[in-house]
Amino acid sequence: MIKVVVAGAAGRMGCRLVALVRDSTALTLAGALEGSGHHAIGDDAGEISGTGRAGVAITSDLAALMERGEVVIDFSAPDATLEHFRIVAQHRRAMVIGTTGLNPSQLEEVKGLARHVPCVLSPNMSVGVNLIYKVIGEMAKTLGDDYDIEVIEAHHRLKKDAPSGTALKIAEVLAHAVNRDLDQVGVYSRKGLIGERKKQEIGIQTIRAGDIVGDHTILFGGMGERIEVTHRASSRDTFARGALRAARWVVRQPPGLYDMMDVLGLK
Ligand SMILES: NC(=O)C1=CN([C@@H]2O[C@H](COP(=O)(O)OP(=O)(O)OC[C@H]3O[C@@H](n4cnc5c(N)ncnc54)[C@H](OP(=O)(O)O)[C@@H]3O)[C@@H](O)[C@H]2O)C=CC1
Ligand SMILES: O=C(O)C1=N[C@H](C(=O)O)C[C@H](O)C1
Repeated sequence: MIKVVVAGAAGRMGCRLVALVRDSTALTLAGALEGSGHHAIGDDAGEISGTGRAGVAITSDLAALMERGEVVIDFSAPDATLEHFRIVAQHRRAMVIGTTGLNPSQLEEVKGLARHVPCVLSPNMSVGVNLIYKVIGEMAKTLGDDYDIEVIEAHHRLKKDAPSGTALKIAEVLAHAVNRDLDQVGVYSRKGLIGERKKQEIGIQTIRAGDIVGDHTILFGGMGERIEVTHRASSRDTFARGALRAARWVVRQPPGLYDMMDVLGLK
């Protein structure tokens, strides 16, 4: 059994990760982490996840958990994730990062730490979204400059980062496919007398409402037709199952930075 530590264990994703690790025949829950001062510190991780007593108390001391954990699955917040990854790297364990909203210098640090230990970093661990990355590049290349590209994402009202990590990744895949620099052509929402749309623009639009788990649409708009590719997550378990799959995979890999397409064999 692979010994898993869940970081952000009392959060929306953390609770589902704890629940699914407990259901797994390949993984076992070795630890559960929250930030110091969190109201759930000392509580049982299973009770917090709604799945009954697990015998694993939520703690804020990751270094102590590293004695028994082989892989940390982290869906918390950018600063916390970096702090956790430094400890994981010191102890030569493996890491799965689902947290989004990391800034460029945090991403650089993740790359550096992954030179010492294996790490899967992915803004979306669902099979569906990773398959979409594969097909939209081809679509954009084939449709060419006559089709305007817009990415629309919708999430629940409690989400903190925008646009979603997935929308940014989708926009990067599209920009790469059509040889554009996203820093130059990305347009993040519109307002005012902005003039006609430029051909090269890649629009990235954000919606926040209610309890939407996570929707992403790629819209190719032409004259007389449009094509829309949409992924809708209806349960966080799709992300959690992907993260568990990544944990089983990453413990067998040499040091390096990987993503979900590596895990799923889609490259
Ligand atoms: N890659 C993917 O497939 C997916 C990625 N995500 C991403 O995962 C992240 C978490 O999402 P979600 O579960 O909805 O968010 P939540 O806010 O529900 O959960 C995050 C948890 O992490 C906790 N946390 C904050 N700081 C620390 C720390 N220092 N140590 C340990 N835990 C800490 C938070 O505590 P507190 O409440 O006190 O802040 C909270 O309990 C987001 O970045 C989100 O975008 C989400 C779904 C899928
Ligand atoms: O915060 C969320 O909930 C989600 N975040 C991820 C992102 O930012 O891309 C993925 C998913 O859609 C849910």
